Amino acid sequence: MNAKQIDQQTLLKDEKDPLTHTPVHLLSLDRVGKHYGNIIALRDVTMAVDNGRVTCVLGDNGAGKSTLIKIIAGLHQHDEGTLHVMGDERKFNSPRDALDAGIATVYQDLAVVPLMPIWRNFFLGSELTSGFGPFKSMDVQKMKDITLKELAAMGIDLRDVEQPIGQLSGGERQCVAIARAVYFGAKVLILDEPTAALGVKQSGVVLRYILQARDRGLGVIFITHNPHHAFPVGDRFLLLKRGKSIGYYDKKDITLDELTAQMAGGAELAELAHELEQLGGHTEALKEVQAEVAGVTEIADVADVADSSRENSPRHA
Ligand SMILES: Nc1ncnc2c1ncn2[C@@H]1O[C@H](COP(=O)(O)OP(=O)(O)OP(=O)(O)O)[C@@H](O)[C@H]1O
Repeated sequence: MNAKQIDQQTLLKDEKDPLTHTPVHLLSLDRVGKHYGNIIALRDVTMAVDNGRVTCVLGDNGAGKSTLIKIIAGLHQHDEGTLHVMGDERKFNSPRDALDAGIATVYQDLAVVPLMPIWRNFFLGSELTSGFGPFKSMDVQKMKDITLKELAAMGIDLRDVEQPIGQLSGGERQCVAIARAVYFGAKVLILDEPTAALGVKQSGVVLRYILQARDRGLGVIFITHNPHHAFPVGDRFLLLKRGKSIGYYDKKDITLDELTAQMAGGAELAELAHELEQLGGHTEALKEVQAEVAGVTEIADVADVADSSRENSPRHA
C-alpha cells in the first residue's frame, strides 16, 4: 500500500483564494476532536469540503462517522480543533444554525411522512403561502409545480407528485430528499449512509444523484462503509477508525483496491485470503459472490457516468 495521502497542513494553509479573495473551502475541519465523558469519539480529524467535489467519509461501526456528521450538522459541538464555514470559524448551537449556514443533512431514516404526497414532503416545514392575514392559504399549485420542476432538474422523472411519498422506493425517497436540499439552497450536503439499506440498482440510482448535486456546485459529504459505492463518485476519501483518521486521499492517488484494503485492514484481509485458500481453493468463487453482493459490476457503470458528466460539466471544463 503506497498511496500518497493529502498533506493536511498544505490543504488548510490558504483559507482565501489569492485572486478572488473568496474562501477556498466551503467547509474545513482542523484537528477536530470530540469526547463523550471518557470516550474519545473523534480525534485530530482534518478535512476540507469544496464546491463541486464529493468527499467520502468511510469507516466501520464505531469509527466516528456519526459523531463527525453531528458536529458539522449542529447536533453536537466539537471540543477540540476548529471548524470553518466559508472562512469563518463556527461552532453550531443547533441544527438550525448549521442549516442557516448552508449545511443540509439527509439522514438514512429520512424524516418523511409516508402518507403525505411527494410535494407536501418536499415543502414540509417551509410551505409556500399566498394572500395575507385571515386570507392566507397554502399555495398548493405553486408547490406542486416547483416540486415537479426541481425533481426534473435533478433528472428524477416522477409523473405524479400527488403520490404518497411512502409509495416510492427507498432510493427514490433519498433522491427527493437530495433535490429538496438543493432547492432550499444547501451549499454543503451531508448524506448519511444513503445507500446502506438499498439494493444494487437503487444504490446506483442514488449515486447518480450524488453526482447531480456535485455538478450543481454543492460540496457533498458522503458517509458510507462501502468503498465500492464511494470510489466511483468520490473526489477525496477520509478513512476513520476508532475515531482517528487512518488515511486521507485524493482520488488520483488511490485505487479502489487500495481503498478496500485500507478499509478491511490490509493485514486482516491477507490473513483471511490465506485461510480461504487453505479451505480448498474456493477463493475465486467466493470473490465472485462478494463482488456480486457489493454490486461491483453495476456500480462500475456509475463510475463511467461520473467521469463523463465531469468532462461535460462546464465547472470542470
Ligand atoms: N452519545 C454518546 N455517548 C457516549 N459515547 C458515544 C456517543 N455517541 C457515540 N459514542 C461512541 O463514540 C464512538 C464513535 O461512534 P459513532 O457513532 O460516531 O461511530 P460510527 O462510525 O457512526 O458508527 P456506526 O456506523 O456504528 O454508526 C463509539 O465508540 C461510540 O460508542
